[in-house]
Amino acid sequence: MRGFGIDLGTANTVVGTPEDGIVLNEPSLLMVRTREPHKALTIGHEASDLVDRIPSGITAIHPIRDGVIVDLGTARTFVSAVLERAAPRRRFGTRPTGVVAVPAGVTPLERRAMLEVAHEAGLRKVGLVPEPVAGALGCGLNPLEPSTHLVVDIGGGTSEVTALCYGGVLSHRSCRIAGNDLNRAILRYLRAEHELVVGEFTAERAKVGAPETAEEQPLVVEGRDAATGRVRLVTLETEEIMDAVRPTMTSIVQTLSACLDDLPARAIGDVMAEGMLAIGGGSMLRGLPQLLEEAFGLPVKTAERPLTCVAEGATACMDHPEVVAAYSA
Ligand SMILES: Nc1ncnc2c1ncn2[C@@H]1O[C@H](COP(=O)(O)OP(=O)(O)OP(=O)(O)O)[C@@H](O)[C@H]1O
Repeated sequence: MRGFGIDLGTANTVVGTPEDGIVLNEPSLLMVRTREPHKALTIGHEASDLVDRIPSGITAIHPIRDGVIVDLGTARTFVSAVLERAAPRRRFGTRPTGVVAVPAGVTPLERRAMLEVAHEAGLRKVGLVPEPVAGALGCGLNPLEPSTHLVVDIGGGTSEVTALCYGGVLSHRSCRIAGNDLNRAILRYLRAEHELVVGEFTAERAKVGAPETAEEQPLVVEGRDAATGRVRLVTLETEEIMDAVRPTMTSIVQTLSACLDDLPARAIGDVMAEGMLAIGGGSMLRGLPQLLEEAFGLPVKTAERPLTCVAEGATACMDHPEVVAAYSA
């Protein structure tokens, strides 16, 4: 095995290898014993299954916040456990290489933290590539050609839009409002309109599970009555969920659309012809492509695999080191 392409996200971590494609796609969550914070008990789906029923003495940690590392120790523990799970029978003595995707707006300090963690977790020769570049590559676009690609990425903790051309960034905007904030908006809505108290996990299930058509079963959410504390069920219409998240979605899209102000006219011509590419789990939210089209005045194409295209692109970078070199300058 040569190495890994890694997308360490606020909500999900996705890992690929050139030989096997995507080998891990799990929530970015780490469970540790409170007394031994740097020893992983479990990660990913198994850790998220424990949420809302975590026994005392065990702590849940989100090792990535808003797309970047906040604590070196826990991030190292998490990445080591991720690599172990991604390739459990790795031969010792052959340290794999890695290409890690990072937000386009990452600071030099955040880049150094990511490199340090990746090296300490057992990778040698680590390259960093901006997420929109990896996402574009993962969707079959060429980020080195002399034509502009506009990529919008709505993740769990960050939303970004980046215009790429010929190995460089023409324009970029980001905000730290994304999928997690949409969950919180649903949570507040349920409390205000239905007097129902739910956790973020339930709010996320309502967001992701909103029926697409009137023929589908309506969505039923379970929570506690705000007054009595008793368990209660509420049937939610899709329109209600859309109403709950619309103000947050609108504010994300408006912040990002300012990216067009910095684009030269010819670059706008390119993106008018090609359309903008929407990636990240948030791009699957109903109504988002229409909102983006209205705010940017451009056609929008949602990636075929919005949740994994960044890791696919980071993996592809192992065969295209010229992409990493161009965009790390
Ligand atoms: N079908 C769906 N509809 C709406 N939102 C969705 C859907 N599926 C996943 N999401 C949301 O996508 C977000 C996760 O997306 P993604 O995995 O791209 O983010 P991330 O890379 O972990 O985060 P970041 O890029 O901010 O670090 C979560 O907020 C999740 O609720």
